Amino acid sequence: MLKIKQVTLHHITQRLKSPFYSSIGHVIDRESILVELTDQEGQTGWGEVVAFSTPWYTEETITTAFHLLKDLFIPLILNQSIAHPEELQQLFSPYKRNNMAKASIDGAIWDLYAKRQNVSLSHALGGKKTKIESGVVIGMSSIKEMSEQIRSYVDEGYKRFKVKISPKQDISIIEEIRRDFPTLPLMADANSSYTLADVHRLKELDQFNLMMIEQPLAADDIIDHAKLQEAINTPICLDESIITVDDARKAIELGSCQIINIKAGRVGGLTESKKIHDLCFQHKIPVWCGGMIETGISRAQNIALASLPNFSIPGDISSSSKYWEEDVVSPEIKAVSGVIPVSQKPGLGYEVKSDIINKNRLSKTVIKA
Ligand SMILES: O=C(O)CCC(=O)c1ccccc1C(=O)O
Ligand SMILES: [Mg+2]
Repeated sequence: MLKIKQVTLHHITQRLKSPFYSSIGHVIDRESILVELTDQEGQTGWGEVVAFSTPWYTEETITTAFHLLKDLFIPLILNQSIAHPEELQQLFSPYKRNNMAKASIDGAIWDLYAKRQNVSLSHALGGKKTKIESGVVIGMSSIKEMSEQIRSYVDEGYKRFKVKISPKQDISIIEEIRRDFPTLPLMADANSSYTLADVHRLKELDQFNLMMIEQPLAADDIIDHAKLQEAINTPICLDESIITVDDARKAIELGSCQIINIKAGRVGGLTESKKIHDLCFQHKIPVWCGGMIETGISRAQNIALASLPNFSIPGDISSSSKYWEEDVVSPEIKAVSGVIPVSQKPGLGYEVKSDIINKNRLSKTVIKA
């Protein structure tokens, strides 16, 4: 039985090595809240809020997450007897959504739980794989620059390549990339930048043999996604549309997608991620692990999650060095020839570097039971 006696919120900011652009928003300085839980024996668990500074990807922000954590979620868990991380869903149930704030505690409890059992997080989640395949995302820029980036990521050995598209920049860049890399495992993420009126444009993408198109239409529109999937051959993958396992059930039932991207932050944590994974497994819908330009803490969590069997497509889990000069975990996360080993050490399996956190910290808030 674990009991949380203290929670420390480390609010940090780190400049990305280079700015990241998508159709709906960009990131230059990445703010994060790192959540450190301490139990009755002084053991710690770590989680991360992956919300951004502004609500461009989902409605949450770092500031809304801080408020919910400090004023509601942390008081709810302090001194509670917790036998298993799955109990958190019941504890959080009086409060709607705010999944990224909830997921930061969920992740830290899973880490702590696994450490207390002396097993890896991968093992605690039921993961079997000992290594996972790594994909990479190329942000929006000029075609020339994107091609150069792809070239260097190909040399590094990444297994799946994702480019960001929008109606302003789609067919032209995909055509260009396909000219240079005819057999590259390539996909496109539209972050909801199209509507059903663009069906002809999206149908044109069928000729490029993309692995999938991610979230072409609005986050709340699984009906139009089903209509679009009827009209195009490229498999649709849903990201923003899938917030709960019930969303996944409806999307599968309607035929709105053939693949689902799972991000623990978006769905409220690892427990819900696992439920979505299991449902998709039953329905033969492959899943892969999405990314949020996150620190090594969520990256380590993502690696453990992606060790589950139905994560059969390489995720957006790239090396720490893609975004960071210095990551907050040691050793740094490193994909070698596109492969990352799954840590077998207890919990997340990485050391959290307090010197890097201190260096980048904006504030530290300690809440005691
Ligand atoms: O490399 C990464 O961490 C993720 C890249 C990415 O595509 C992304 C980054 C920020 C917000 C949303 C998304 C997305 O998957 O839509
Ligand atoms: Mg996406």
